[in-house]
Amino acid sequence: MSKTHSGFVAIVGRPNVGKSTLMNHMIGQKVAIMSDKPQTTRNRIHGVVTDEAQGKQIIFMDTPGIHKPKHRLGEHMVKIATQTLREVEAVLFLVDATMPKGAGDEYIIEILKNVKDTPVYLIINKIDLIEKQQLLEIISSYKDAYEFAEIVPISAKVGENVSRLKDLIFNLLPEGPFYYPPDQVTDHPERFIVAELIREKVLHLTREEIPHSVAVEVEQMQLKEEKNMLIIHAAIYTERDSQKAIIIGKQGSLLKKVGQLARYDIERLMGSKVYLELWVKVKEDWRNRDHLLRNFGFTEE
Ligand SMILES: Nc1nc2c(ncn2[C@@H]2O[C@H](COP(=O)(O)OP(=O)(O)OP(=O)(O)O)[C@@H](O)[C@H]2O)c(=O)[nH]1
Repeated sequence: MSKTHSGFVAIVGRPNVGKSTLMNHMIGQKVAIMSDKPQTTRNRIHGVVTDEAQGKQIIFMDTPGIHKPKHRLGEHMVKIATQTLREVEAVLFLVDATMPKGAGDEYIIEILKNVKDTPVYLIINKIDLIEKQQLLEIISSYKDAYEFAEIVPISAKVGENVSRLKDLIFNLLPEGPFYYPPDQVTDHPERFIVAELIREKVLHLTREEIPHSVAVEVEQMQLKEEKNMLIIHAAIYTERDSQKAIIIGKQGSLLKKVGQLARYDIERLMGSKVYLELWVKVKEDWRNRDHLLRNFGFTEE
C-alpha cells in the first residue's frame, strides 16, 4: 500500500471573516458554529478532512478570533491560538475581502511573526461580494506586510477556489498516518457541540440584545436506547437578570424557540430523537473568574 500523508492546519483571522464557514465547506458538514456575531468559536475544534483515494488527511484547528486581550477570556484565547500556530504544518490567515486591512489584522500579523517556521497562506475570503479591482487593492495592502507562502482568494460561502485551496494543503502534508478514521469529522466531545448549537440559537434569536458572553453548559446527556431518544438538560448562563429575561422572552416564547431550533439541529447531528430541557441562570461576571472558566472548559486543567 502506498504511504499516507497527514498534518495539522490552523485557521486564524479576525472574528467574522468566515473561518467556520470555510472549515465547514471543506468538511462538508456542520461542525464549527456559524453566527453573525464575533467569537462564537471559543475552543479548538478539530475538523478532519480525509481523501482516502489520495491517502491524505488534514486536521483543522479552528482557532478563536485573535484579538487584543481585554479580560481573562481574551488572554486565554490568544494563548491557545499562539500555541496552536507553533504546532501546525501550515497556517491559513483568513481576511475579509470587504473590509480594509485593520488594526485587528495587523495585530494577527504581529503574532504570526513569532511563528517563523510555519508557512502562512493569506486567504482572502468573501470575494463573491467584491469587484476584481477591489481584490487587487486588498492584495497590495497585504503583500508587503508579511512573507506569505501564497495568496489565495476564495469564497467560503459559495465554494469558489476552495477545492484548489484544499489541494494546495494536501500537497504540503508530510508522510504520516491517518490520525482519525476517514469517516470521522470531529474529535470534539458531543456535549460541547450540543452546547455550541444551543448558544448559536440564542445569539441568532436575540441579535444585538445579548452579548457573546452568554455560555451554555450541558448538565446531562443520556441516551434512552429503547426509545432511541437522547435526553439533554442544559443551562444557559447570562451575566445579568435583564439578559435572563430577554432570553426567556414573553411567557417563555424565546426560550421555546431556542429549544425547537436547537433540538432540530441536534437530532440531525446525532441521528436520534431529542428531548431538550433548557434553563436560564445568572452568573455575574463569570468571564473574569478562573474557576468558572475551567468549569466551562475554556482552560486546560
Ligand atoms: N458573502 C459571503 N459571506 C460569507 C463568506 N464566508 C463567510 N461568510 C459569512 O460571514 C459570517 C461570519 O462567518 P463565520 O464562518 O461564522 O466567521 P468566523 O470567522 O468563523 O467567526 P468567529 O467564529 O466569530 O471567529 C457569516 O454570516 C457567513 O455566512 C463568503 O465567502 N461570502
